[in-house]
Amino acid sequence: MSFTADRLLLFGATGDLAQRMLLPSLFALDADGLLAPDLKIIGTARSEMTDGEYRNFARAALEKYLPADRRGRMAEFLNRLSYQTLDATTLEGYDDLAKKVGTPARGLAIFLSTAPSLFGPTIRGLQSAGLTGENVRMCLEKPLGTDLASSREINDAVAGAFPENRIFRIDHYLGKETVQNLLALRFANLMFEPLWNAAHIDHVQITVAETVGLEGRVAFYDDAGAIRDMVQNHMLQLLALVAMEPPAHFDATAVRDEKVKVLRALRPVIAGETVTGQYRAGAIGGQAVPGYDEELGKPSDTETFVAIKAHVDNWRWKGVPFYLRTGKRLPKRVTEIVIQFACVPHSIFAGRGATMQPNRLVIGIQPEENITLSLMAKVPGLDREGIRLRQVPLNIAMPDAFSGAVRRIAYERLLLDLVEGDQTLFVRRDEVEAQWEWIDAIRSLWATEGLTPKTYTAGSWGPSAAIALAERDGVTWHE
Ligand SMILES: NC(=O)C1=CN([C@@H]2O[C@H](COP(=O)(O)OP(=O)(O)OC[C@H]3O[C@@H](n4cnc5c(N)ncnc54)[C@H](OP(=O)(O)O)[C@@H]3O)[C@@H](O)[C@H]2O)C=CC1
Ligand SMILES: O=C1O[C@H](COP(=O)(O)O)[C@@H](O)[C@H](O)[C@H]1O
Repeated sequence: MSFTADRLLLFGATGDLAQRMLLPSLFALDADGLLAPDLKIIGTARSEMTDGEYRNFARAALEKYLPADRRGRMAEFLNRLSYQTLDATTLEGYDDLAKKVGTPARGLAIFLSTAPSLFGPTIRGLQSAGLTGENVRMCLEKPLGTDLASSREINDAVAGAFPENRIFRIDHYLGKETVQNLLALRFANLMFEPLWNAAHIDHVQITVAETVGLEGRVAFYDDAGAIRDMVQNHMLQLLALVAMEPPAHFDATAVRDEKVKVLRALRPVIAGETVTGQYRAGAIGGQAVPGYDEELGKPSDTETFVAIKAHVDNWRWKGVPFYLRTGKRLPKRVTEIVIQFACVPHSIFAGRGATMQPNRLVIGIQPEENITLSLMAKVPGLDREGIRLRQVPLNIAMPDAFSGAVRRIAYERLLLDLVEGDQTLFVRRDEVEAQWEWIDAIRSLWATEGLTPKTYTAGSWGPSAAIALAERDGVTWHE
């Protein structure tokens, strides 16, 4: 299992994800000297292309999607690339693909950046060509199913050819620097862990807000909706990282064992604990944007926004709500986790006219990577009547704290770990299935209740019911 692959086989090599994320990430790793010198990358898809044409295709993608300051010399990287035309649905052609891959000196990593409906046929094709041996790893892009049953089908199909310790399921949020930093914050510092529980935390908020709309992924998104596109995977992974017990080690088994316990402890959501929405025409940053129906070209009742009040039923989190919200066409792009601490048990300043606010830790994941702890401090001055207190931020801006550090694409971390065989930041089967189980229950609740999305204006923070979901508990969403 512990080998650094010297072959990377990329299915869906001509697709949007390959162009925008995978090729730029591989190039960036190469430019930083992080890829083994003998690593060869073989792209495959149905489009007819020679090796040379694929290199030109890749060069165009790099020029389009990599920031100019990260481009550097491309020739060496492009020389690593070759291409094989293949229709993944027919067995014909896999032998030629195997010839193109050749015999790896150490091992092969395969990345399926294709629709999940192709996973089954692809795996059968790989098996027929002898490309599933012990020195082969399999990496799967999301979506891993549309519900628990379809996810199990995919997982079974993959498990028929690869053991779990050779399956790498991507959740690109786990490749984000500040998401990993959450683990460092919690487990490399003494000060937070003793307070990280129901005795000291009032509630947690997780927001993943996007300004974009459909972005061309029309059919996929309209089938999925916000809950399956964002909550089932990214948001539940963030929740699991916030809520998990300290793992004994930073390794794939220990970290994922702790995450799955949290996912299994999620209480089924009840009526009134979710709000869904769909954007209508509005404006974001002064720019008019069309409504979802207009972007889609037909009426739809797919939710583009969801807010959920979640509960983790275990000792640590008893009575602590986790408010989750995500949506498209919101006023700004922001992903953040807010830990709202409880009030101090007794204010010694109450008799002196001072008002207190509880501490709040805000972990900014994107676009700004920063960690802010709000503390109460005395306002300077010689006030005779009492003491004035005010909330002040203790702010760590990651780019300042680590100046000179390159801001990386999340896939850089994940592709490197795939090639090197580290599963810590990949999602295990039991996690994905626990995630689906919880999501399926919410979706069947919606179906039973006949819940349809409320409208919200593009550029607002979602339907007013989402504000009310928190406010009726005395909670204000952080903005
Ligand atoms: N784009 C994104 O930002 C994200 C995408 N994803 C997921 O990643 C996967 C890929 O997405 P994306 O790149 O956007 O999709 P695209 O539709 O842009 O690309 C699909 C790729 O699959 C290839 N393909 C399609 N049919 C076949 C076939 N029968 N045999 C072999 N290759 C085939 C296509 O090439 P050709 O037509 O030449 O065969 C193309 O390279 C999807 O499941 C998507 O949901 C996940 C997260 C984000
Ligand atoms: O997986 C997905 O994520 C993106 C958001 O990713 P981010 O890294 O830009 O936060 C989302 O736009 C897309 O709909 C979804 O499929």
